[in-house]
Amino acid sequence: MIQFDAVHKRFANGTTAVHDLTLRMPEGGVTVLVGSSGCGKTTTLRMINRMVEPTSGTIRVGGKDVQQQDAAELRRSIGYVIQQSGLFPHRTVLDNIATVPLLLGWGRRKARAKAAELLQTVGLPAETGRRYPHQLSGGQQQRVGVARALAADPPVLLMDEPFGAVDPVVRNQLQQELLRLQKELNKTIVFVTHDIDEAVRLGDRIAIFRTGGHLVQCAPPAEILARPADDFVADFLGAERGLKLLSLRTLAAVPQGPAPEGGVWTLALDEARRPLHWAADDTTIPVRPLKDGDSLLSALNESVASPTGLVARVDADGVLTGVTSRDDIHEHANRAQGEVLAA
Ligand SMILES: Nc1ncnc2c1ncn2[C@@H]1O[C@H](COP(=O)(O)OP(=O)(O)OP(=O)(O)O)[C@@H](O)[C@H]1O
Repeated sequence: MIQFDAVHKRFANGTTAVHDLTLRMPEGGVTVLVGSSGCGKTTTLRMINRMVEPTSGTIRVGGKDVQQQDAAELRRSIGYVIQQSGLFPHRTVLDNIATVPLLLGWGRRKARAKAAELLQTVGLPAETGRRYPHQLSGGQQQRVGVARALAADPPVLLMDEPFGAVDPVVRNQLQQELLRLQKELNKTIVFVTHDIDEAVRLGDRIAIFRTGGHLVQCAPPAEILARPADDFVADFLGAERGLKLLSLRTLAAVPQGPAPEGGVWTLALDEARRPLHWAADDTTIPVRPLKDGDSLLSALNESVASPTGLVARVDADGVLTGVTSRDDIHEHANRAQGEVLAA
């Protein structure tokens, strides 16, 4: 657990970056800090590893006051990933990843072996270890940044807009990878972003800040989306707040029935009963079959795109299990909304 108690940060030029912040960041969870530019997210993050010192208040990591610890030692025990990866340009990828283990006195062989293992963990081929950072794409560099932060197996990971500089497709992949890694590693992660969709996707809790370093609301994504604390939060979440809430719910509990037969549109299947397309006379329309783990938002989208309003459902092998109607999806979406509001 990371615990902020009445933390205040005023820089020498008089700017108050963080104002009376009291916040708990649960162990093994991802806490995302969001808010408009200059609202104090990075300052908050950097006070955890003492790259910035608070003016007053206390910050504890795992129950220990960070002010009472040696700053260099503290930093080596906390992983840190930034937007431009921050890799050393004249060191190979493997040596970049091995930086902290070497500082901790692991010895070159052990540090490199760990680095090679981490390359695989973050989804990079072994040969990239011999390259230099400029010989990698932006997305690959960010993966190396994550591997480097994980090298000494720190319980806490600070991530400051780590995926801010890559294109949306790569960003999406990196987010999925982080979620996969987090399931295995269970780190306490503090993640800064401008992007509310990224926050909703990655966060167990989202902390929303307003200019002047004021924390406005901190809660799980579903609660923030269903019950924004005030107009500022509602505006920040944007006009698609309701749809974002649907992105957090899966299709699993929505009923399905048999595919229609004999109507204008039929669902064409291959010999293994995998959906091919919707077909009517000489017209076909693409179908995007969904699995139980897909979101209600994807289901709603697919039902609108489908000529029948029906969503084709498949199992893990892509074989048809049934279809779900737009009405059933709507009803389930309303129920989900009601549950969050009643909680
Ligand atoms: N070293 C510094 N000296 C003086 N003012 C600073 C310093 N670092 C940050 N600030 C100011 O403190 C406020 C908060 O900055 P911070 O970088 O924490 O915000 P942020 O929410 O992370 O912004 P962004 O999203 O743009 O990165 C801003 O007004 C910024 O200009």
